[in-house]
Amino acid sequence: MSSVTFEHVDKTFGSLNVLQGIDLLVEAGTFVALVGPSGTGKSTLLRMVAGLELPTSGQVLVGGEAVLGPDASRTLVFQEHGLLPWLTLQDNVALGLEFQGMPRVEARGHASQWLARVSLAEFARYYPHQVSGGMRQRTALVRALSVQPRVLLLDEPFGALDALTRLHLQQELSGLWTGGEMTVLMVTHDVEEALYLADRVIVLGPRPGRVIADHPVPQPRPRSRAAPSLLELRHRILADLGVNEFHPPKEVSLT
Ligand SMILES: Nc1ncnc2c1ncn2[C@@H]1O[C@H](COP(=O)(O)OP(=O)(O)OP(=O)(O)O)[C@@H](O)[C@H]1O
Repeated sequence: MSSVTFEHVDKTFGSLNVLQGIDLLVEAGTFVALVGPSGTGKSTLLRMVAGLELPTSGQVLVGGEAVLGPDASRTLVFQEHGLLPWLTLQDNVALGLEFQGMPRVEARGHASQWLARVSLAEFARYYPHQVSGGMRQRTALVRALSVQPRVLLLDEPFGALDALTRLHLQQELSGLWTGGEMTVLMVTHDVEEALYLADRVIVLGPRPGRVIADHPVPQPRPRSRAAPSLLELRHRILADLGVNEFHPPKEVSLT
């Protein structure tokens, strides 16, 4: 596991100023969620940690070292599962381990164990098109976790799933990630998801994206989604995002 540091990071694409003056330290072994309006550069921040984009100025450091390109120790999981359609779920998971040099038979054994942890043991020999969207995303998640990256980057990982499947996967991720062993940065539009999973929620303001709030989540795990302190924090984060849930309803005359 490694810390992730953004030092005075600016990012522009042509004339578009996407991120400005990002200074952020994500401590090693913590789970941090990034929320903010569409187009504020959240995915761009993750892509810079993954080494897929470079800052226009400033730098991104992982474990104290500047990120200059992609590396297997930093894994990105997208909304689209990204599984290879011609490989079974087991072989999709095993592939990452094989890339790390693990012999094929051993990698397939590990892959089976990981799939069993997300209740997919009996689907190990299925191809991605033969399973549901939730099952594909579960597979993508364990594929990323199985290689034990130092930093796991989650970009709206459950964004394409129905609400119920999404809740199940959040619960599974919360069970798989017990803290300490890897640093996680997750982009989400779902404030409840952020509060259920993260140690800290960072709020980005409208473009050019800047950090406008940084909320620690003071709740031990496993969490209750209905904990009053989380509900209160949810209201505060929504207020940061310009959503006032307590806006009084207009008076309606019944006469
Ligand atoms: N490679 C690129 N080339 C040009 N512009 C880009 C590139 N990548 C991102 N952008 C622009 O940067 C801005 C921020 O994009 P980004 O995907 O980081 O935002 P986001 O906060 O993740 O948005 P959303 O919540 O809608 O996914 C957008 O206006 C986008 O068009």
